[in-house]
Amino acid sequence: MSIAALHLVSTRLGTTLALDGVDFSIEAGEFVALVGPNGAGKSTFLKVLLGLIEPNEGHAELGGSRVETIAPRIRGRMASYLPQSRPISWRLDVRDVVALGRFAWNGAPYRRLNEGGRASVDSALAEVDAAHLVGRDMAGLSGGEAARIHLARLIVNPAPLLVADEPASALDLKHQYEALRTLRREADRGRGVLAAIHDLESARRWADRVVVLDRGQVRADARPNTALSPDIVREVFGVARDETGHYVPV
Ligand SMILES: Nc1ncnc2c1ncn2[C@@H]1O[C@H](COP(=O)(O)OP(=O)(O)OP(=O)(O)O)[C@@H](O)[C@H]1O
Repeated sequence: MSIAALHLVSTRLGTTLALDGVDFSIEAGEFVALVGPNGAGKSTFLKVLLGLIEPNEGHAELGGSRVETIAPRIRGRMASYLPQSRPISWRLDVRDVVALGRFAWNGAPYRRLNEGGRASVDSALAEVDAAHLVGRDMAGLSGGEAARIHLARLIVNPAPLLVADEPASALDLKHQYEALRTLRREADRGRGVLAAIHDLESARRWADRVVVLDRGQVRADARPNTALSPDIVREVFGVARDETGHYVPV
């Protein structure tokens, strides 16, 4: 059974048809990369799936139930979400930011978690190479350090589905690799992972399946090498590989 799905979803935002007849589902243990040019509808896709935007047509499901019928706290236990925009504008220790990922389960800051809760926060911080940032104020971190704390916040939630909007943005090459490897590992442990990713080669390398969105429509939904064929990449992204293997505009 799918752990999340969109059924013929269309969504209008202002004058834009951000999603246009989208069908999608994801299974436990699958890592699905969602790719598409700027404005293709990726963030909208993720938000509709999580019930954060109500579609004009069609519906979203989590765990087989229509998402709008699921109480927010229960939704928070069914899916963990890393949004594209992650403002934290108050003083907060990095452990408390990560503990927010367990809010739907524990509803408490780090110091009020039980031993198991604290251990899971600390192990998520270690997983993203951020154990050395414990005790730091979130507001004082670099962009890439903060991005890793948010990734820890995503994975510390034991929900069966992880939804990440550009999890590798702001990260240096080593940490990009490690962030995607972390998501791969979570899928291998049995969670569903859905991540909007700009880097096509990362999508190809780490995902089981790639969904290509183009102006709100699913252009491809297949194994990475099929979904990211040279023809599709050229038509959707307007790029092709040059003789050195780099993507260049066509
Ligand atoms: N609140 C809004 N009001 C009007 N239009 C919106 C709104 N939010 C998004 N849009 C439009 O909907 C389309 C899809 O936006 P969305 O953020 O889903 O794209 P995206 O694929 O995530 O883009 P990016 O790669 O740039 O993050 C875009 O054309 C965008 O301008």
